[in-house]
Amino acid sequence: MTTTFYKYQGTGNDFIIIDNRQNKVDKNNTKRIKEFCDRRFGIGADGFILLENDEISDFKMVYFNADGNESSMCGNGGRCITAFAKFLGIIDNETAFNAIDGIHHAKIKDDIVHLQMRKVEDVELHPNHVFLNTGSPHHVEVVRNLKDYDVKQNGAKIRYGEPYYTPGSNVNFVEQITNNTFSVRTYERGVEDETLSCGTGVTAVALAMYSKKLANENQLTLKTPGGDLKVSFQSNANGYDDIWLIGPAKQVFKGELVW
Ligand SMILES: N[C@@H](CCC[C@H](N)C(=O)O)C(=O)O
Repeated sequence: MTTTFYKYQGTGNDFIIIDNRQNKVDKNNTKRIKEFCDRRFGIGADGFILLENDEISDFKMVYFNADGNESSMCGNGGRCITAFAKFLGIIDNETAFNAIDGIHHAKIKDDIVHLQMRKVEDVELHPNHVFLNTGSPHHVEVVRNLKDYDVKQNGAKIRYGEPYYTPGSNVNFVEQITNNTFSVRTYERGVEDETLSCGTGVTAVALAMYSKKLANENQLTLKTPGGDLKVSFQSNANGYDDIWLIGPAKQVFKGELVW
């Protein structure tokens, strides 16, 4: 069997995306999904995404990590699938779609995708790190000299260690550049490596830096190895809402998967 796929990237976080409205893809074929995401034995991608029909919104996003397992929310993937839905003619410039963490609103303005993220109420401030869930779990740690930091080795140690263990956490290392600009490098669980950018990760970093009072505006710039993203938010008595992840999402090629 063959299936048409598209490859998208959002600030270098890359995804194989398939229009699965006919429900033809075998979602339990973890082995094959992992192979398609492999950069030597397959196409190569950080994640694998299905666009499906949904009863209450424009479409549903089903997200798999590069290890072939279905996982929690992917912010960059959410921006890419919004651009894909527009390409397919399912939406124009605004949408509401369903994902594992609930309904997301999104809009496209001048080729930039704005994705609304779920509310965040719990921000755990620890002496050396912050932990919060922005649709996916994120450990955020401020470090010096981020450019030369060993993200893979230190990220893996934290991801598998106390208190995260098996479910694990994504791990973001951050360095402040100016008042409201931060550099971020992320170790992603399920990819088990550094990726060029992580959408739920930069969202977590923005809220963590504001919670730590290292930033004082409600729109921050997050510089990742794959490009710049913006996160805007409102803080309220219970945490944060009206959170938007803003950045580019591009189609880079099209092909056929052989199952
Ligand atoms: N790349 C993503 C995050 C994808 C999910 C993550 N790897 C996990 O399993 O928690 C993003 O852009 O948010």
